[in-house]
Amino acid sequence: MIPEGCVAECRGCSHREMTMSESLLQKFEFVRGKLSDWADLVEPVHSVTDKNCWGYRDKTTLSARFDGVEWQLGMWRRDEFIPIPYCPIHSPRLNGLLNAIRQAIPKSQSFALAYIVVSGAQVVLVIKSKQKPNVNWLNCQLVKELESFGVEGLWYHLNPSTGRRIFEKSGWHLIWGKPRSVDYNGLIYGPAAFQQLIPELYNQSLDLAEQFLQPSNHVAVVDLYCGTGNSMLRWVRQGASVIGVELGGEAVECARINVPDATVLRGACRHRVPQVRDWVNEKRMEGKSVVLYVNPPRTGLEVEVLDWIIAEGKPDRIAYLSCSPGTLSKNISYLAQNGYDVVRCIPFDFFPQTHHVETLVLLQKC
Ligand SMILES: C[S@@+](CC[C@H](N)C(=O)[O-])C[C@H]1O[C@@H](n2cnc3c(N)ncnc32)[C@H](O)[C@@H]1O
Repeated sequence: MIPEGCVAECRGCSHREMTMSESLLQKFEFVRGKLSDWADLVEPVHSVTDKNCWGYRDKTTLSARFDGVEWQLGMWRRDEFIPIPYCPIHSPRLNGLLNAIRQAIPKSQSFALAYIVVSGAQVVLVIKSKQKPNVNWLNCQLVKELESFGVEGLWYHLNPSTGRRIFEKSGWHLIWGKPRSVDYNGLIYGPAAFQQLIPELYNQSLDLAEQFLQPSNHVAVVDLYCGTGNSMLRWVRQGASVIGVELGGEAVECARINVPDATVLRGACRHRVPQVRDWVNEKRMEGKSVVLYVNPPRTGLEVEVLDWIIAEGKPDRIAYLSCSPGTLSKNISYLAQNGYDVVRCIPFDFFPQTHHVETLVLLQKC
């Protein structure tokens, strides 16, 4: 039995017909299988209570399609569009907000809506056109409704070639409200920045990383793939010297405001290895020990980063938060063959009902 309201054809939540215990057991076994060399170190999955395992998503990206009468939001599966008028893992706010926007936008194919992206209080209408649509549809009543759903910024993002890549660097137009909002940890974010979904679990993972890395004024922390700075803020608060690297321009801009005491470099980590190397050498000269926190996308650590870690960086401790047990396994095997011991493997259920599982691995220099 699929949950009430759930669209049968949607494949987003492959665990939706399992109990929470079944789902967590499957995730645990999956991580143990991928990290088979350290299977005995894999701890039970940290999760939320049964009550909080639905309605937890406050951000989403849905495709849009005009069916000749109205706009539908949902997902494409090959050439078939699957409308998702309501999703039980979305928060009630998110479901209500999506429906309000869907009904308010012009009922015409020429509006060219390709996606709606909701990131907390920021909402983006991705328009597959070079032409900015007018905003006549955005009346006072709708603005009041958006405010009641906690929306603080509404954007057009013009992306004529949008496909798999939803956002381009240019084409951003704020059509109502303010461009930045503040997240659950008090950090500024924008419409494109990455954010974890379940604050209590994410903060638990950061607590464990912090306990292990022991940031202090004797320590220098390298924080790679640092996003808007949630982790860096912790290290700085403990007195550590911090350098972060992040690819997303908007996230870098926010991180620099959120953690003014950290050095934040913009670019791909593999391209910033030389600057990170110089910074680390300088901190070592000041007598600080070096530790590393990494939270890469599912592609894992870039080879240049791995090579820097083992050849020169040589951090005393590494906390690696990963959303892909497959790339995590490859990366930690390489580190284990080159001077690191895996100390703990802690899976987190950041995405209940789905097959996704996040894992924090703690490594110590042998
Ligand atoms: C899983 S998110 C983690 C963000 C942050 N640590 C947090 O918890 O909010 C991965 C981040 O890496 C960034 N990113 C992706 N590829 C990158 C690369 N090659 N170099 C640096 N950052 C990258 C993304 O923009 C994203 O912010």
